[in-house]
Amino acid sequence: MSSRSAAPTLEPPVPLPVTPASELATISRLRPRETWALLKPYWVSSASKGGWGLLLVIVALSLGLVYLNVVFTDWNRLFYNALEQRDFAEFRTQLWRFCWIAAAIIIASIFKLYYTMMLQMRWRTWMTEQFLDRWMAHQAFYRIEQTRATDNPDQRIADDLRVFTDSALSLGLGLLSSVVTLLSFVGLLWVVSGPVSFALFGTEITIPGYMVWFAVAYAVIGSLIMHFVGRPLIGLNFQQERYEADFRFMLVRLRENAEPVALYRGEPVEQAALTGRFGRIRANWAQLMDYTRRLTFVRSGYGQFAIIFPILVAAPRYFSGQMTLGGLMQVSSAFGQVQGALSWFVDSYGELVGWKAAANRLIEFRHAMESAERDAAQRDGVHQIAVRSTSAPEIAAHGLALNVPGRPLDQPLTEPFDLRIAPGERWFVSGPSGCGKSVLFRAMAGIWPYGAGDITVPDATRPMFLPQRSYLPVGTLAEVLCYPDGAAAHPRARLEEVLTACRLAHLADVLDTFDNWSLRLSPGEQQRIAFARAVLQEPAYLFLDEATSALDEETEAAMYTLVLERLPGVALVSIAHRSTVARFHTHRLLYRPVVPAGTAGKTGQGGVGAVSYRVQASVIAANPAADPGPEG
Ligand SMILES: Nc1ncnc2c1ncn2[C@@H]1O[C@H](COP(=O)(O)OP(=O)(O)OP(=O)(O)O)[C@@H](O)[C@H]1O
Repeated sequence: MSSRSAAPTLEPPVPLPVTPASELATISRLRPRETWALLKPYWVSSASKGGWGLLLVIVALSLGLVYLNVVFTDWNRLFYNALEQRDFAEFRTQLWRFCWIAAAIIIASIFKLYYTMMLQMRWRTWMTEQFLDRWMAHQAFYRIEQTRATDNPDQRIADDLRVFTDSALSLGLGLLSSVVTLLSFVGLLWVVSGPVSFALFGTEITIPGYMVWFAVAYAVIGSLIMHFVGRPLIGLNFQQERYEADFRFMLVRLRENAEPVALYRGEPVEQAALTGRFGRIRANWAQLMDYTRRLTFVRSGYGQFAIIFPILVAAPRYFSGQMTLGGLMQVSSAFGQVQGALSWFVDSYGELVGWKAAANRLIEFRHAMESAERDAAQRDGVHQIAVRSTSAPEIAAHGLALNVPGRPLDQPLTEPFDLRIAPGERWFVSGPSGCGKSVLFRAMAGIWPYGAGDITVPDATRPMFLPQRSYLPVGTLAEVLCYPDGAAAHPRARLEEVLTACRLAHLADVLDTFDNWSLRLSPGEQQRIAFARAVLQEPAYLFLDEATSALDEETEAAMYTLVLERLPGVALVSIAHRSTVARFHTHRLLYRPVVPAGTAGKTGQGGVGAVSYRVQASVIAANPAADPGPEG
């Protein structure tokens, strides 16, 4: 019998972290100007015409429902009077009246909900498109990941935008009904409460409609206390969203990497990490519970005291004989309506803080995207790599010093170097691991601003980059093959022919099969899919970053031969550790470490004595003697 340990529990191994008060205060800020800047754009955009139309219909339906409720209240009086007076004719009339009032309420409620949902989706669609545009433009999605400028952009686009638009509408419509109710009852309360007079420092003071002022004061004080007690909930909701998204992301990562984790027997580590992430959810939840308890205390106290408060306020007039019991009850009921309408803030506080948290997460996300846009716009070639397109046919780099985030500007990863890659040339890039070979490719692709110098690329050419693990979207194999173009970009016969040429003939029958191909295909097959893409797209410049690392030498040679046959004029730039690849190239780019004097051995990224690299270009075929070889 195996002696397996007891089933793992979700108890965290370390004390649960608690969000510090200072951080909570920062993320709970109200930011009214920026929130307005989030709310406004849709309603002033050209797309908002339909939205305004829907909003008007919804507002009309809401007002209609308030009116129907007033009619219904009146119906109650008439119907029960008819019953009391045993007036059958009136009873029948009121029954018919009930039918149409009820039908009108049902129809108005259904359409109000239906159109509200329609408007929510319109607004959300517009905002999602705006956010997606900005996230994709200037490759902000990539920069944000590189600099870790914000957490879980996916959650902000998928969830926060939904909460933001849905709650903005439901809160706005709730506010509107409260205002309408307030307007309907404030006049009545003013009249029935009458004036109150008292002497202050010998002066007789009279307050007309004094119950209205008491209702206002009661609601204002209640709202202020509510906000004072509940404000940290904005930050806690903010964090809760973040921790939930972190947890979900980790679960998805585990799913995506199920095989390597299973092979490593990494379950305990993964489970500990998941438990830790879940622990943060629990810790934050405990804080949320605490503040919600305080808030509920205030809200319940506020609601309960509101029952007795108008009677207490009106009692002096009642006991002095200025008011009848019926009058007292009427005042109390009108006060309840007015105070209820004024209590929109108190009643909606829970939804308001959730909405504000979503708004703050979106504001933060927008800042991150703006800073990515600024990064893209401000490439001055001094502290950032500037990439320009020119009419010259070659790719050229001038004074290019590659760097990485967090490393001092005056100690870049590579010393400045020049490079010129002409059409048809084939460059073999080699050097120690971590020297910045892939970083060079990223810089040439225009997605790596860290460093200095400038790069010019020929316009109207689309260089193609094949990394070690190419991106395979979830979809049909034809879509995977044609990515980033659509599946219809190439005729079916061509796809089959190219698959066969890339030694993937066995996949020709499943071109229409939908799957997560990155989990289904072997790494070697995935690399051949990448070669098939290159053959299909016929780029003028092809960059291969260890793109054959999963292939045997014979297949690797076959892939290079295929590319050179099918794309005879292509400029090829390959990063590879295997020297067998070198023979397909005409030039070499070699990285050599330059260790600062007196610091040999004390290497560390970005620290004192960090290794820099000197990048040297040489010709392989024309001058083999000058070729220093991979070991230098
Ligand atoms: N986003 C980043 N933030 C900080 N450092 C980074 C980042 N991306 C890369 N680096 C660092 O930059 C250095 C160069 O990375 P790069 O991927 O170019 O190495 P490489 O020469 O391609 O290595 P290998 O041969 O192992 O693939 C490495 O030390 C790496 O850790």
